[in-house]
Amino acid sequence: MPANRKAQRPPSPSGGALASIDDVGVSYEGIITDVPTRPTGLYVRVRNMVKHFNTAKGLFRAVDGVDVDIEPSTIVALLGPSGSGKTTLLRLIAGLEQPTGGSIYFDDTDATNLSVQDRQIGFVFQSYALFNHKTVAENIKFGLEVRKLKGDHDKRVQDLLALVQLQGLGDRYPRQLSGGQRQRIALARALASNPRLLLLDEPFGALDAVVRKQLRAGLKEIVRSVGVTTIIVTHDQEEAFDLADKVVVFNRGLVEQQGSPTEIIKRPRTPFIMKFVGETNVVPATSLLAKRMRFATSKSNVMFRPHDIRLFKSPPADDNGVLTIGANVANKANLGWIIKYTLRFDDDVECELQLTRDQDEREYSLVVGSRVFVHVNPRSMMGFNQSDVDSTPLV
Ligand SMILES: Nc1ncnc2c1ncn2[C@@H]1O[C@H](COP(=O)(O)OP(=O)(O)OP(=O)(O)O)[C@@H](O)[C@H]1O
Repeated sequence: MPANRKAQRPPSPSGGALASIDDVGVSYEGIITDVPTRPTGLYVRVRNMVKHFNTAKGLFRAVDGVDVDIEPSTIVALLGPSGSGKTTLLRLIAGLEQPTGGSIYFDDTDATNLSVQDRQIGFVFQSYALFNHKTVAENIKFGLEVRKLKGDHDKRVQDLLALVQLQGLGDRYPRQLSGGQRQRIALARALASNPRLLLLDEPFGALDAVVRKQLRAGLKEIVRSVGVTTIIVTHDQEEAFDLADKVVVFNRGLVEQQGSPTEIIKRPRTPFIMKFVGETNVVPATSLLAKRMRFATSKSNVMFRPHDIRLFKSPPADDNGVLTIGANVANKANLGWIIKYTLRFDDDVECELQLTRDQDEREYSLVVGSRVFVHVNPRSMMGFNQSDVDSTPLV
């Protein structure tokens, strides 16, 4: 099918055409309050998506067979190491790349070959991409004009400025705004045409930590009130887990795991996820600790979360399933609210334990050189080989 051919909409179960933004009309009454005509977000389904690039070194498998479901009006974060394929998938969904194979559905429409314009998507990228010679109001209006939308554009601009809490700044030029304000204007422009899908590629990447946090809270509120389905690419785990209803973790062009933030954090399915998300201790499978905890694995290494360590000042009298092994406190690092201990076992293998300062003062207050006893539930341990956690892009 040619790239710019409009996909045919299948009939709805009732026989009529499926409703879209065109059918319900664009609201000029303010996108928060105008509930009856507010379109719900798109349902995006990605099936067996493949994107290979020809490079001097050979075929580069940037996306290598990916299935993702993005429920209407939810926020989905694409997370993963550099080069894992996040941005390529976002660009495929946007129509900025042609897939090597696979399909993308927007609701019940096969959108794989729709042109960028026909996808009716709002974009925000890391580089602000505002027009420096246009005022803030003119920048936002551009989002309306490019879609040739009719109606009271001035009122719409005021509504959008209110939405991103930058009322009164319509006459300024981008150079007269802070980085965070510019990103909010970029968001207002992306939302100007009432898109049903919003794509954000590292939108806060260039901003400092405090501004990022503020913008995150604002973004969450805005996309919830507008109801737009939102996909955000980020390197930042905190950002992904804080913002998203669903986190999709990429590695080497594949999805390692997708699920709610809680699922990903509490039930990591693969060694890669265990290592990539959150803190881990790594010890050899032949170490005294792994053997004493009776953790059996054919893999060469074992990992577990620092907070899965149970610490005793003396061995429990009745060890009734709570097997312990002795270790010396090798180091104590004071990190403000957190105390980080390094524990060294008798085979010189080390692991780290983090406690809150309160917890440490209440229960432990260990001194360097003292002897402690450690238990780690083998069910919270995971065996792995180095290749299982490799994130080098595949060529
Ligand atoms: N046009 C292209 N030609 C060749 N290789 C490409 C092209 N676009 C992307 N790639 C390669 O595909 C891989 C995946 O890139 P992508 O930008 O999707 O990764 P990413 O996960 O978003 O990484 P980052 O977080 O660093 O942006 C990278 O190794 C990149 O070099």
